[in-house]
Amino acid sequence: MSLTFRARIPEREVEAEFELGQGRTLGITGPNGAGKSTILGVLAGLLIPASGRGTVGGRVLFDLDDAGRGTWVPPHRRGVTLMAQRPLLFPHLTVLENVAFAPRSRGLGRSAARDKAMQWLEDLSATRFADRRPEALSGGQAQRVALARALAAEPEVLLLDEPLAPVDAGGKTELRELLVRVLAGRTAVVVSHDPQDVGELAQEVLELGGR
Ligand SMILES: Nc1ncnc2c1ncn2[C@@H]1O[C@H](COP(=O)(O)OP(=O)(O)OP(=O)(O)O)[C@@H](O)[C@H]1O
Repeated sequence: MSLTFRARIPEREVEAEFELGQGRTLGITGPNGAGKSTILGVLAGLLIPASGRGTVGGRVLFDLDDAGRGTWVPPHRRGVTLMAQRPLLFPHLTVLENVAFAPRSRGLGRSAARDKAMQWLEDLSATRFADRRPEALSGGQAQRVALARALAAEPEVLLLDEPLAPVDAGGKTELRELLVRVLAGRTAVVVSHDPQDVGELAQEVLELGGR
């Protein structure tokens, strides 16, 4: 799905605009505090902008005039999934249950949701962690599981906030290759302060200035 975005968040001194074609990845880069995570928050519906408009495949996510009046669709009805900077896995659930959570909340039965979760874990070479709790995963392993969970939600747009940050140098190459494969043909926005990551993962770049 194609994506359009224009928003003003004055309390954070953030203002941005972009368009992204179907199946393409936008990389957002810029220094600390430039507003990268804020833009993802607005797209995911975690943050209400003062004004602006966002659409996915022509469907409105938010459309707010200068007085802040208009349409604002809540996060769970956007078809947009955010993989946050920290994996934020549910600590009391196993890896498999974490990944099965999204299909379950979309109404799939317990065993169908587990099958779907297992398929995503397989796709990301993470089946061996299925029965573990998140606390028993390394940073890179947790990131892989968080990615499986985001994909299991079958989003129309995938948002990734610094996906390579919690991984050490050795794991970075592997996770980067995995991300390149996952992002191929998918409409996605990836935030990173690392130009190399943006260059390898994204076809389009939005560079935010610092203040
Ligand atoms: N929860 C919050 N409440 C209020 N202001 C915030 C909050 N989070 C961020 N900000 C402010 O909003 C502005 C944009 O921050 P944001 O986190 O979007 O930047 P970023 O480019 O993602 O930075 P980083 O690379 O450090 O993650 C900054 O001035 C920041 O101080």
